[in-house]
Amino acid sequence: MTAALLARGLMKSFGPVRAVDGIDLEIPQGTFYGIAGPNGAGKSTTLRLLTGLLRPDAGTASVAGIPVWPDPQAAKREIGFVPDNPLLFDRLTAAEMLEYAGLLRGMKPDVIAARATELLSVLDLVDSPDQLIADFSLGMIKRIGLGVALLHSPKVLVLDEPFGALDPVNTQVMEDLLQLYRAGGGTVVFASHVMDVVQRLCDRVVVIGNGRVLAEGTVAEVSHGRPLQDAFVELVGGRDLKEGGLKWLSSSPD
Ligand SMILES: Nc1ncnc2c1ncn2[C@@H]1O[C@H](COP(=O)(O)OP(=O)(O)OP(=O)(O)O)[C@@H](O)[C@H]1O
Repeated sequence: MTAALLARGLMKSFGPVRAVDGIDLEIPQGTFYGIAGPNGAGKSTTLRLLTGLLRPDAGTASVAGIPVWPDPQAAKREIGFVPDNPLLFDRLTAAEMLEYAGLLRGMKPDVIAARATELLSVLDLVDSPDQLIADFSLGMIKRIGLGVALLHSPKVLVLDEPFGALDPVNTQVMEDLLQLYRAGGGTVVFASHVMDVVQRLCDRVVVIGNGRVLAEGTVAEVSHGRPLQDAFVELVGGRDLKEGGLKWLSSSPD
C-alpha cells in the first residue's frame, strides 16, 4: 500500500543550525502517528518539509504517492495541516473563515456551505455565529484551525502540537474529532511533547532528537514495556538538577 507520508533523507539547515539531519519516515495509511522529541528537536521543521511549506536542502517527501516538491499543489490537496498557531483572519467569523478557506482551495460554494455547516456543528462552533476569531479562546482557535484543515477532505491530517495549551475538556474534544477522522479512513500525524497522549492515541511513533530519528516503531516497540515518557527521556537524555544547585529554593526565606 502507498504510504500516506514518505520522507527520504530530508535535510534542512537554518544558517549554522541543522534542524533536520537526514530524516527517513514511512507513515502507513490509516494510522495514528506520533512525532515526539524535545524542544528544538526538529519536529515542526520536519512537518513543514513533509507538507510542502518549506523546501528541503536535500531529500524528498511524498504524500499519498505524490512527490511534494515537483507538484506542491497536487500534494497539498491531499493534506490538511494545523500548525501550532493556525494562521487565521481575525476579523472573520468561523463560518466566514471556512468559506474563505474553501474559496481559496477552489471549492464550489454549495459544497463549502454544506461542509461548513456540518463542521461548525461537530466542532461546537455554532453558538456564537457573529463572534470574530479575534475574540476566540485558544480552544476555539484550535477547533476552527482543524475545520479549515478538514474542509477539503484531505487524506492526511498533519497537526503540530494539537493538544498544547488545551484544557482537559478541549483535549477530549480534539481527541474525539481526530478519532472520528481516522475512523473514516484518514491518516493522522501529529507532533507532541505530551507522551501520555501519544501513548494513548498512536499506533506508531517516531522519536526525533537533533534532527535525527532516534527510534521508530509501534508504541510498544519504542516504549519496551515502560511508560513512553520513560523511554523518551532515556532516548533523548534526561537532565538532572545538579546536586547542591538552587538550594535557596527549598530553604526558608531570609
Ligand atoms: N525559521 C527558522 N530560522 C532559524 N532557525 C530555525 C527556524 N525554524 C527552526 N529553527 C531552528 O531549528 C531547530 C529545530 O526547530 P523546530 O521548531 O523544528 O523544533 P521543534 O522540535 O518543533 O521544537 P519545539 O518542540 O520547541 O516546537 C531549532 O534549533 C530552531 O531554533
